Amino acid sequence: MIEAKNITKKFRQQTAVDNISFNIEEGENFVLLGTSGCGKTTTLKMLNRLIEPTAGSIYINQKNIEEQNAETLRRSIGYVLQNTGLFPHYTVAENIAVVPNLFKWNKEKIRLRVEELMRKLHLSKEYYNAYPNELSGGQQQRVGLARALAADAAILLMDEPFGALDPITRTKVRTDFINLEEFKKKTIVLVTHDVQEAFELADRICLMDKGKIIQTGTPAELLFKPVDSFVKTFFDEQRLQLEYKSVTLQMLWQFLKDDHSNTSSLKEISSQTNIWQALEYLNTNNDDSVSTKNNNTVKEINYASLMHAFNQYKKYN
Ligand SMILES: Nc1ncnc2c1ncn2[C@@H]1O[C@H](COP(=O)(O)OP(=O)(O)OP(=O)(O)O)[C@@H](O)[C@H]1O
Repeated sequence: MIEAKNITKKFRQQTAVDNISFNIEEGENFVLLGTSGCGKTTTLKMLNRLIEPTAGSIYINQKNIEEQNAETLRRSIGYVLQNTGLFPHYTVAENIAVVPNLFKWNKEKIRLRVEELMRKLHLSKEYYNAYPNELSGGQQQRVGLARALAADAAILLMDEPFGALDPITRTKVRTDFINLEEFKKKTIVLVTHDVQEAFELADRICLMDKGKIIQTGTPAELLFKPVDSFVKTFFDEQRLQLEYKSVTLQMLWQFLKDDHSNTSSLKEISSQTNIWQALEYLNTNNDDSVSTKNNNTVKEINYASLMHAFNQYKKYN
């Protein structure tokens, strides 16, 4: 759906993005990760022509974006800015309605869409006519997300969308966002320097350093098959937690013991659950065991079987 071919961006003598290429599939969550200044935002902004590449081409649905009108292109792609970028003199409803207004939707359709998104993003109706400075940082971020989703674009670009928030609010807004049906169906390119966030949101992570892509892959590939010591070291500090977040029960299947005891009385969790979530589930529900199903086979999961399977998985990856 999105293809970047050998794109480079130079600002005077400085090369911010250095001959990178990637492909993003429809419906994929693609996360640009890396330390400050490595070229993530510049890469993102080239996808909607807020920045023009010095060399290389970008194709969306096989069309070279250089040949499209930049305004039209931008309207067809949702964009969440760093620090929300809300218009201070527009109300919440007016901010959310910016793109539908440009598309000249009728007033009733816009009102219904704004109300729907405010409901989905847990923004109370009383803020409909409020101005951004009357809202908390978390609420402003929610308005920024609603604005980017308003016209239901198939592609959403997100630049540190939860960046300016305290850790608790950040987790809350992010969790609400992940649970939206829109999150599941859109093609999303998201910039972050937060490793945990990348692992929660990404189907694939593109790890950058000094304008170059060092490795692109699933979270598990980056952790278990790093291409070099930079990738390995990048995740070392939080390695165990990240490993738990990147490995699902399904990935452990062959290492989970076959259990022929009666699993029918156990609560069932999805085989797409990752180890981190499964441990949290066992902890918070005070259950010793749960069951999980994959292709008509059922296995019992408890702390010991989970750890055993995880250690086996690591041995073979
Ligand atoms: N408009 C500009 N003019 C000159 N240099 C720029 C401009 N925009 C970005 N740069 C430089 O390009 C490099 C990459 O910047 P970019 O914002 O893409 O990095 P980033 O990885 O998104 O960093 P951060 O996480 O801090 O936003 C940096 O060295 C930055 O100073």
